[in-house]
Amino acid sequence: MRFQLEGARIYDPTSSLRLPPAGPGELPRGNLQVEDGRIVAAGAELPAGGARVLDATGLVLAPGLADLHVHFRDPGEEAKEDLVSGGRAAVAGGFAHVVTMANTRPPIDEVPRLRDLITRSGASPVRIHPAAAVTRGLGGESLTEMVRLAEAGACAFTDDGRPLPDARMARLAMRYSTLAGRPLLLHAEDPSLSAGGVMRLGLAATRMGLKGIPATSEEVAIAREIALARETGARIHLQHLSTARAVELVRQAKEEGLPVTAEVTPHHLALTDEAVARWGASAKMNPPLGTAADREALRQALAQGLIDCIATDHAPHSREEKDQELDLAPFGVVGLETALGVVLTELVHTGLLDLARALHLLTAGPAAILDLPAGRLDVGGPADLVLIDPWERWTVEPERFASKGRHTPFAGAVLTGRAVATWVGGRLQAVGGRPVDDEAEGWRALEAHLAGRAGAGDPGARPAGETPEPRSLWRAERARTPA
Ligand SMILES: NC(=O)N[C@@H](CC(=O)O)C(=O)O
Ligand SMILES: [Zn+2]
Ligand SMILES: [Zn+2]
Repeated sequence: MRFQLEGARIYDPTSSLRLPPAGPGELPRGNLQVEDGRIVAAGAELPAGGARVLDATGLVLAPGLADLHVHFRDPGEEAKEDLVSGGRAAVAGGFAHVVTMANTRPPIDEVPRLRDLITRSGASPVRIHPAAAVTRGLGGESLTEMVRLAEAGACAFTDDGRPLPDARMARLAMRYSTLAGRPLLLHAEDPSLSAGGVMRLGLAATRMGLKGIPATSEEVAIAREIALARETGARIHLQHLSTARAVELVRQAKEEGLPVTAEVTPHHLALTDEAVARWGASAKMNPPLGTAADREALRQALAQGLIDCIATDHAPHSREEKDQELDLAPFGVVGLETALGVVLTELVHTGLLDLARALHLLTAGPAAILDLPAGRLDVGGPADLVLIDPWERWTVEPERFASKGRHTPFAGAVLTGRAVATWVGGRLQAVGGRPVDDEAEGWRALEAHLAGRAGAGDPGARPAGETPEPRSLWRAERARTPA
């Protein structure tokens, strides 16, 4: 199959395609041709030469998105999610790469389990990069064989779902992960402070009569991990940051030059603890949603380039479990199918981030942290692509999710911006936010979708009367570095 995407604005993080900028600092417009799963040519003027042509004017073409933090529950809890359903949710959301957490049942703590997971990942529509556990059985007592797990293909180590139990074990894990040459992904929580808590300790929790988790649970843990990283020199990545002071700790660590990176989730960027009163267990996750001041600090840190990537922490649970009372329901919400829409709606259309910066945080940013083969467009490289309509308005309907998980605090939200199509290795895997089962049918759906917007132009695709286009939307600004 040979096809050519024409007229899209192209986000090319490494400028490998050498497209001339459209205007000063703007995302360039161009054509991109794909054959046999690879990008074969790109240019401002590129003859189709018999390739199947798609008019993508008014849309944005980017490397397929990469998510460093998903829970696919496979093996062991496939009724919640499995490699295929999770992969379908990922491609529907525009993702071509995901890093799966190791807190499955059993956990990914031995080489044969990791090998089995890698073999079975071939059946998933998304590219799966498994992380392996730090401690056996996630028990926090003895380390896994990290060097052998890395050799067998673990891209990182994490006991996510639980923090490492004490500083001694965290320090040892840092020494061995350094030997193994792969970073640690750290869930920062102090259980002596968080135990029994349901949501963030504060006014909202008091009003609801629920036991709170103090912000210090995360802050104490992050301070510990940074101190140990300083001592050991280990590469650490801090997962799901949720408090303003955690952001300050990361800022200091980076100013010191420590090899520390951090992620933030769309829900922590969009919501506050007030959402729990409205959404109940659909807004219950770990770490819990914080205050408006926390949310603002996370947003500013993103805008300043302090936080390295946006990751979903897609954490599906069964309906029965999540429908229990708030204090019994498990922590975790799904996020793969809403992440791009929430980021565009909350962060780009509000003018906080320009589009290129937001896409960096979902592509090249995460790819660099784990050195994933993602987040770039190269002639000769794999055609892992997402075509985005930054102005498509759509309503979040969890019953239509490809994920088996249904719980999200964004249910019913009207979002602006969505993945129109996702290709993984040149294969069309999703159209219009839905996975593709039959590729020929998918192509027909995509052509119909694009024909429906024909003449929409660029950037007139914005519906008349909508919020004015932020001046920065098409700007291709380089990632800002913290002041
Ligand atoms: N985020 C969550 O609330 N839950 C995650 C675990 C985790 O990411 O810590 C899960 O596995 O369900
Ligand atoms: Zn976690
Ligand atoms: Zn997680």
